[in-house]
Amino acid sequence: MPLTFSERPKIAASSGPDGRGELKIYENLDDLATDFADYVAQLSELSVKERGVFSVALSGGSIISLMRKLCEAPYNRTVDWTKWYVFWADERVVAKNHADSNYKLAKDGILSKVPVLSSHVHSINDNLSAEEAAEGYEFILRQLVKSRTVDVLESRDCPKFDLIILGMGPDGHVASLFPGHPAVDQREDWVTYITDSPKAPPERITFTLPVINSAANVAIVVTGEAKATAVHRAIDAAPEELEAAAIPARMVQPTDGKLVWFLDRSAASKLHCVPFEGDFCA
Ligand SMILES: O=C1O[C@H](COP(=O)(O)O)[C@@H](O)[C@H](O)[C@H]1O
Repeated sequence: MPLTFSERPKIAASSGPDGRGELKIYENLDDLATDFADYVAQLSELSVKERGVFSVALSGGSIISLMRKLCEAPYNRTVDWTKWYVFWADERVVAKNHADSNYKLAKDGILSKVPVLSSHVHSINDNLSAEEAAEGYEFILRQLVKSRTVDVLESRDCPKFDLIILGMGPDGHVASLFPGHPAVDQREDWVTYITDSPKAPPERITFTLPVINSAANVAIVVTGEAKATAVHRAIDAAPEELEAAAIPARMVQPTDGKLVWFLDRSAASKLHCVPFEGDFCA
């Protein structure tokens, strides 16, 4: 009998400090990837049951290889891929076949291996400037919110994705919201652009924090020791002087949705709020 999501061994599973979401910490990348595939598959099933579709926004970087188990049995057969509508929480403004393209990364790593419909995959127009690409992407999103393919918040006009999957850089950036960049403070637009990303390539589009924080579910998936300090600064009780904008991941706090952090032992190694000594807790 395969273990279910909640039964699989973790080093620790707990809720973080107030507003910091749920923490799931794994001994190794394989356990993390297996549980993460379960988590995504379960949310997909729930959304398809409730709404008939599953709207999911991906990021680039390491999360794509950590989603690899979704392309394997049983998920390649059990997930209702034809109901998936795929977006990107951020994208680099490069050609779709460029090595830096988040679309290409997801296509090569996942989308070409499962039967997602190409008409349900919404990537940016790569023939436009960053500003035009952001406007065009927001326009597409507005159409899909109008048709309720992407749900909408009851309280205000803002998309409510079934799931947004974020990675985090060692500087604490999520999507393409970098520490201290004015894009972090953007509250009007759903999608904004930057032309001076501190991490190459410089031109990017990104969901804004209001969109990220309106999702029904947000997963932040982080691995490796190089990100341990950023994980600590994003999750642990903050010293008064720590400005939230200094660590954008700390500003991911879904209003009504659920935030889950998926961490490996190294990424979690500087957390103060999880007292684990290496014993498996479940
Ligand atoms: O540039 C980006 O970086 C972040 C983090 O990437 P990772 O490889 O360190 O996980 C990623 O989440 C974002 O989508 C991407 O554009």
